[in-house]
Amino acid sequence: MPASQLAPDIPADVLAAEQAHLAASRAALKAMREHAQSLSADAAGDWVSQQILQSLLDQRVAALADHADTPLFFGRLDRESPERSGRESDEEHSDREPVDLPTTIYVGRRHVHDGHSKPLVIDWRAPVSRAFYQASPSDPMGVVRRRRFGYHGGALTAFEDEPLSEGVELGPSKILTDEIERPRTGPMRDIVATIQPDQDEIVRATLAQTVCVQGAPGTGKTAVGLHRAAYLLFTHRERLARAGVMIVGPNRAFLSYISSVLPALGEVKVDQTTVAGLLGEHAAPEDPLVAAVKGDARMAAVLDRALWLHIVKPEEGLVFTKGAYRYRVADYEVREIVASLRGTTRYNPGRAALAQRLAHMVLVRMEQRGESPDDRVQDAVARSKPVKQIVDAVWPKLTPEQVLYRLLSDREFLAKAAKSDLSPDEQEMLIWRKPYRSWKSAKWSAADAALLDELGDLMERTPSLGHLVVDEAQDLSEMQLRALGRRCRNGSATVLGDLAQGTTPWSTSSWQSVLEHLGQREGEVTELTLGFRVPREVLDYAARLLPSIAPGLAAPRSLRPGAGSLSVRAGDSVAEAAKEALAKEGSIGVIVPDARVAEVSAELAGLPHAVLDPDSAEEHRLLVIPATLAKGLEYDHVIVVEPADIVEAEPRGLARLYVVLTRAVTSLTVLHDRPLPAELTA
Ligand SMILES: Nc1ncnc2c1ncn2[C@@H]1O[C@H](COP(=O)(O)OP(=O)(O)OP(=O)(O)O)[C@@H](O)[C@H]1O
Repeated sequence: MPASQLAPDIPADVLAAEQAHLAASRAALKAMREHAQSLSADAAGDWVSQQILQSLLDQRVAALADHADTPLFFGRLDRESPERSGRESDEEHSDREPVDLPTTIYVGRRHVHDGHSKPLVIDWRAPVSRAFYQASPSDPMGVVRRRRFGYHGGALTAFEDEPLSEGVELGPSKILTDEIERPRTGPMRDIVATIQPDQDEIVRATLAQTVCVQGAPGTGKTAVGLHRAAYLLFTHRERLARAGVMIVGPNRAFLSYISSVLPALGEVKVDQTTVAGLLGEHAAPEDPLVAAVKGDARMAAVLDRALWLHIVKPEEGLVFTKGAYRYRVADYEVREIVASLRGTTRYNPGRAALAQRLAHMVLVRMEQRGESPDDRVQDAVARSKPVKQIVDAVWPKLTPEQVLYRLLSDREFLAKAAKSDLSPDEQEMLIWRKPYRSWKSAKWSAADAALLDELGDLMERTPSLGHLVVDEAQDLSEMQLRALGRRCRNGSATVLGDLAQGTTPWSTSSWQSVLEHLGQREGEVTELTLGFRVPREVLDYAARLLPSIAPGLAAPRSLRPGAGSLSVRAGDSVAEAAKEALAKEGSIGVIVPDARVAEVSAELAGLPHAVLDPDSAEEHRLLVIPATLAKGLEYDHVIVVEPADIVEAEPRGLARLYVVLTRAVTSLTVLHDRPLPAELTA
């Protein structure tokens, strides 16, 4: 039997049987949905419980929707013997009880069963589905035959068989290749039918395991991160529904591009945000060198000292008057309390504890005088004016902004806080050239946002999520990584990135260091090496930049040769190149130096197009994209305008050029009037 079998050789009866299984599965899903719709929230006792239950039922009904154009299942496994879809020993499996599984199972986007609880489709994330992605002739994992299905629209039109128990090498899968080659339109789609074995390893890593993935452009890092989130939510539904999962991406354009992947996988309760969205949308312009100092992890110790320097040595005791009596706490006693609290709590709880401890001392004095005050009296004393006055004087109420304002505007204070952690030159760099009138009118930069967040955490503990997926992590400063690390302090992370695509002043050159600042030292660094997006010819061209931007990295590999995909032209017009691309199938991205967006858009005036706008859901086949927004995105046809300008626009301009040259799925056209950067012609 041939390793693969495709139309027109497909036996009609086999295809008809598979189509019948699809029809039966669809009907069963419809019945499941109708059943969910028939459930009533009235059984819940009170109004609030009813609302909660109704919202859960609504979610369940929505999750059971059948999308006619999305394949309900995409694979089938014929196995040696039935087994139970039991819980994996170390995994808190989803909400279903183990069931007996038939020898033949269908793998799809979600679980579907008939009226007798017989599974018709098994969720791709279930343990038993793993073999669909991992089984091979050398390790069949109990699978005799793997069948992949091909769809046209929503109709099942083809299949392809891979015999796994005969020890025969498998040929290339046409269904898989077709899926990877499919032209891109609109937002990113899921890859659930074609996850590769090395990607699957990452997707299914256990919840406790932090994974860090280095991968060249288009190796599927983002796709893997999103599927891992979906896998973890399925496998640890209850725990993660409580603790939360969050995806952090580089910018809003990227978030909008990836926004439909998780909902398509049935996961709607995942926050997707940017670092700015998480830490505050501060964007005051800043010299990259200053930003680099602010992004350095040494700032953590400086901020810690800056905050605690606000504690003033108590010089006076407390006098609390009640009726005819005065109760005193001596100055040395106040000093002792402050000293015992300092360093043992966060700043704000410390303030509250100081008030309570002072009140407690007053209560002790009252008892010594024969009174018997209760806890309410202690609270009242803690809130009383004399206690508040002492607390405010000794342990003042502060906001992160007040502390940072003082640090960046007061040389002497900065020197005290910095000690030897920052050199005098670095301290001088940090001081604002033009100070603001007050902390309230200060304009903060993106780097300041991470400092404010650090101060916020020194004052009050930041709650931790269950799992964090951090994309384009090479671009984050050490202080930003610390901020993200706080948010997975009691959980784990999936860290994704490419050292060659670092474009910020603080881009990292080591994943070990990223993990360290994230507080996930035990995280495992792994690599994805095969590119699914960029044709080989284009990737080889872009890789000429690698010796200059990331000398340690090996040249990336591509799955697709893409002969004729690259065209480099001097003096050609962007409108002509765009017209050529419009005559072909698929999306078109014209990536230009940020400063030339308006000019290029004017040149394209005769062609319907839009300028990429992260805040607008409007879709256009032809888009003009500022180079700094292109990260993480992809287009079938990419036209890059004036590489030399892109390189010169920023300190890590060569890395930016590498990013924009690697956005193409089918063709890359490079247009230049100026000479190309030397690194590209070498
Ligand atoms: N196993 C796969 N099957 C089909 N398509 C895949 C697979 N893996 C990745 N892709 C596709 O390859 C393209 C690139 O994937 P993705 O954007 O996740 O790569 P990346 O490594 O994050 O790239 P970059 O570093 O450039 O941001 C996407 O269109 C994705 O859907």
